[in-house]
Amino acid sequence: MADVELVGVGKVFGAQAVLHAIDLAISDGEFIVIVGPSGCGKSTLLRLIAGLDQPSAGDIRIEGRSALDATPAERGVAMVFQSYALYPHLNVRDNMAFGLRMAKTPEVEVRAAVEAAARLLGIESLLDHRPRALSGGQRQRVAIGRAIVRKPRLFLLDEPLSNLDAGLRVHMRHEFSRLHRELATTLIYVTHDQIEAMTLASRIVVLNAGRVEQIGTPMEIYEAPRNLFVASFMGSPRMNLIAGEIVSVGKTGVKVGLVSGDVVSAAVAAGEARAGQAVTLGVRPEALGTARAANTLSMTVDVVERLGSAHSVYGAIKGVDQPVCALLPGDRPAQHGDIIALHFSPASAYLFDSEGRALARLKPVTKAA
Ligand SMILES: Nc1ncnc2c1ncn2[C@@H]1O[C@H](COP(=O)(O)OP(=O)(O)OP(=O)(O)O)[C@@H](O)[C@H]1O
Repeated sequence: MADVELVGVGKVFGAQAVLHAIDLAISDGEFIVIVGPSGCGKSTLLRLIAGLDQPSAGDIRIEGRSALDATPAERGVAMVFQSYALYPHLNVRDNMAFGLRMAKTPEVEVRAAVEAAARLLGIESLLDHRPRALSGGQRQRVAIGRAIVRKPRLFLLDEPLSNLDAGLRVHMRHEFSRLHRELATTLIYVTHDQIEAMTLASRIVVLNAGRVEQIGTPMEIYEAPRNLFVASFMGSPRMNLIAGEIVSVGKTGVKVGLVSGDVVSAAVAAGEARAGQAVTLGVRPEALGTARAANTLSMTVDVVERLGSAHSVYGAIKGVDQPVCALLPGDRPAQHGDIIALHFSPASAYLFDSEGRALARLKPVTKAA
């Protein structure tokens, strides 16, 4: 177990600055998930923490001491890669034992550690198999087992589930939650899958173009995104965005005139907004419903996707370039060509200024209609 602190960490490859002054304090035992679009620097950040690469600026502290001069082994980190990187000619037992044997650990201890890890991961029956005889999920477990036996203080995982099919990903997500609970170790996990981030993290770090956009618990990131990037990156389907202008500012919120011609209310703090200000309204698909609420938008339905328990209904709203999405319950809530009224409460509306910064919302945020 370890706490980790990044102070002004930067990384430059040739002329390209990939990470810019990253500050991040991770407490002992946290499950940190780093999310962001492809190429934003997630893997680079993880490699710097692991000690596989050196930062161009700043410091990385593990348990209060700079780790810049320490090797990965001295840092007490174990890293699991997307590719698993198992030795094909060794069986599962020897793959898992490899690191300990390299460290000249007595063979009795190696056996005990491998067997305990195999039990924890439910792969005892596979110990004599070669990697090629295993499924993707089983290989992933072996790769994790190989890291666990070394009892790392810090566990680093780089997109560990991206090679697995959808069902196995869900199963392995649950396994990671359980492992984190049982190992009680600090875990830093990189993914571009925001469902993994929402379900696994104690805190999420949203990275964009080498900069931290926001750090917070999954619900903080979902309920109070700091800016348009975070708001539209986190949430599936994505938040709907509609341009508008503030018409009036009152004690209980503001009124916004939208490009569609509709006027809607948003529970945004009065001090934040002024009449005439250009804003972007954000409403999540799950906040749009057919039950009457204070705000209404009129949508011409284009595509309806069945999800089983609900439907994603995509359609056009006058003046809005992007299709708007509503998550609607029911057997068949609409079909192509229908014009439907979508309602949402002022409390579920977000507003962003022309720089993309979120305007503070009135507290408490009530549940969406
Ligand atoms: N060793 C390297 N030399 C030069 N450029 C590099 C090196 N490693 C990474 N980069 C560049 O740094 C940027 C960030 O890469 P990184 O792999 O950290 O992104 P990522 O967020 O993990 O992306 P993905 O989700 O696609 O894996 C990319 O533009 C990449 O081309």
